[in-house]
Amino acid sequence: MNYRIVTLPGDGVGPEVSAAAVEVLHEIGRQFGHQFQIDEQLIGGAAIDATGQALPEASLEAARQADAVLLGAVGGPKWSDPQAKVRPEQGLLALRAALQVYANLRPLQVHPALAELSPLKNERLQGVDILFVRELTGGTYFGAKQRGKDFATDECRYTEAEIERVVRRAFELARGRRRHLTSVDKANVLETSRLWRSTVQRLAGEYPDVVVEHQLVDSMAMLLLTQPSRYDVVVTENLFGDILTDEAAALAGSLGLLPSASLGEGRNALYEPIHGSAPDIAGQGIANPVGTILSAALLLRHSLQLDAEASAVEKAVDHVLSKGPHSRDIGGEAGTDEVLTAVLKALRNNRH
Ligand SMILES: NC(=O)C1=CN([C@@H]2O[C@H](COP(=O)(O)OP(=O)(O)OC[C@H]3O[C@@H](n4cnc5c(N)ncnc54)[C@H](O)[C@@H]3O)[C@@H](O)[C@H]2O)C=CC1
Ligand SMILES: CC(C)CC(=O)C(=O)O
Ligand SMILES: [Mg+2]
Repeated sequence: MNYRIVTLPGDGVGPEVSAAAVEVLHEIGRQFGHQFQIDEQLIGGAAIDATGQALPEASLEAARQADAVLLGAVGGPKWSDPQAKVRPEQGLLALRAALQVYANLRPLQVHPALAELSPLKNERLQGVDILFVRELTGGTYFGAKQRGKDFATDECRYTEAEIERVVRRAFELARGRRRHLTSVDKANVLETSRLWRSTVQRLAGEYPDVVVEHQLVDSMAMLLLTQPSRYDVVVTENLFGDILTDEAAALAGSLGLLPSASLGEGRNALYEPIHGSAPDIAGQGIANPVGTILSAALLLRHSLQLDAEASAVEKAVDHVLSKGPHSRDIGGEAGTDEVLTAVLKALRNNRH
């Protein structure tokens, strides 16, 4: 089959890790007889420099037409002036909103070979297997913003329909897993969280086979570190999900390991690692490409329905995490290219 993939490399390490993921897609194409036609488009700071806009119309149009979209990361000090009129992150938010990819799936497992990298004791990491479902197109990131002379506001707004669609996804996903759903909110303080909680409670009646638990976000931040293996599917709003998943990445050993799939209705989807543009290591060829390569695996599975191909990528990554080489963020010395080469080799050795 022929597939058209739009890549949005973006800024910092974004181009480095997305180039690695594209190589993996081409290797999968060779092995399984597919053609992946790559259409690289601008987003973020790179797009601002070239066009003045963080998400040029051409990039959005290409993303809409593509079979799937793979993004690197956006942002960096060059575009971070608080007075800046246009910011790279606006491009990513605009893309998520335009595609209405409201359910951001962030799976987290702890690879046994990396357990010692975690700040937690090894025994606490046994059996950790969490699927975060982060609401991605509502809440504080998209609310009205106001800046006065000596004040600023960011509105947090959710409609019941916005909550319902993402919570339903989370219930459905829990049904395919261990049938346990933790909903995270701040219902003791926030009105949006009270609407969130009552919506979850109403929907729970339709999913009697799923055990539902509610946690306040502050205690959830603690519980993720003290009892991480207790959680199966965790659903939460945009801002809480952003913060909790970076925290949870520490359990796995590095932010550079975690992939994500952002899903909307129908074909609308976007795949990206959960990390940012990592300006502190950009341009050095040392970024960990695993989070982006695993995002490409999610792309194969969710957008192209290529399950065997996705599993082949995951198996190859698993092999490299077991045997090395490891990039620096996970205690090794390998550069991005060495990790990529090892993943490609593992793919070839596991031919289907
Ligand atoms: N989806 C996106 O495009 C995101 C963009 N950002 C943007 O990225 C820029 C930098 O933000 P930070 O707070 O520094 O977060 P970050 O996620 O870029 O980096 C945090 C830490 O993790 C490390 N790290 C991240 N990815 C890595 C990888 N693949 N391999 C090895 N180490 C890795 C970095 O070196 C850094 O020490 C900001 O402009 C921010 O707005 C932040 C998060 C998400
Ligand atoms: C808009 C992004 C920079 C937010 C973020 O950190 C993320 O999506 O993980
Ligand atoms: Mg984040």
